[in-house]
Amino acid sequence: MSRKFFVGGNWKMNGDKASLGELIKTLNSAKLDPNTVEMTIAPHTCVVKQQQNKEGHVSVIRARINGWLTQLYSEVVCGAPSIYLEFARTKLDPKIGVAAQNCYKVKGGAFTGEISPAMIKDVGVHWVILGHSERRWVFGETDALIGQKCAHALENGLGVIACIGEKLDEREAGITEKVINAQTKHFADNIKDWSKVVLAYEPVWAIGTGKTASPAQAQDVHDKLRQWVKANVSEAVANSVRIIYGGSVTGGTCKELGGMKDVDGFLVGGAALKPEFVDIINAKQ
Ligand SMILES: O=C(CO)COP(=O)(O)O
Repeated sequence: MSRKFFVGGNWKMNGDKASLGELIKTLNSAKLDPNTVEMTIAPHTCVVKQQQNKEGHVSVIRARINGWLTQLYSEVVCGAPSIYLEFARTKLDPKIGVAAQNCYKVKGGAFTGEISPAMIKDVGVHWVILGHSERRWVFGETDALIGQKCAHALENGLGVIACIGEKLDEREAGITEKVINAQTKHFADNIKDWSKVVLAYEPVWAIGTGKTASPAQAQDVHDKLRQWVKANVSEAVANSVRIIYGGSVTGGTCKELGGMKDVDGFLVGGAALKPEFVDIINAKQ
């Protein structure tokens, strides 16, 4: 089954209107393979590579139904600090999505400092990142709380980028799979509709350290995750859910990682603030 490549940029607590505005200009003007169009000729999705001659006539140079070319377009979503969500949504080209980096588990009330999915949607934003390791390990969010947030976000129509990942001592102790499965179960128990969920495997030891997981390490965990989803959710969900990798992804490492069978995209931190993010978006072309 073909899964649309998904590239998330997590800006974390970085930038200001000036620098994010510059980044947004770069993203809006980036060449995201404009010659490729996707059209639906029921019941198939057909991807067509076209070329235009000097007279403006368009001809099809390559086309394929449900095959390799369907990967040419990536879904791109930028995770902005909450104070800049509306700024990002207003300035970014509509073909690029925006995500909040967190949200709370209820619609509203006396929860100083929090934002709700209803507020996120109110400013035109449709995604939220939940369970990021910085929320878990800097701010002490538990699996249970993250699960409740996930259920509430989905019920309120947001897409969820659900983050999981082991710490270095857990990898060294050989319990990566156990840790990842337990974190995924807390999400899964709170997900009714998987079509709006992207699973992000982000090994904590690879985040912001410059130590990317090797393509083989990433593939190994992604494969095991897909098997877990198959056994505990369904085969259909296992085949369709995007499992993306995060942790020191750069323009230099993205192609090899993105070539792995079960790596369906990335969640990018540092490099998402630089023009090389465009190379990462296009890693699959
Ligand atoms: O945490 C990350 C994305 O959510 C990854 O961050 P880096 O790409 O900076 O390692």
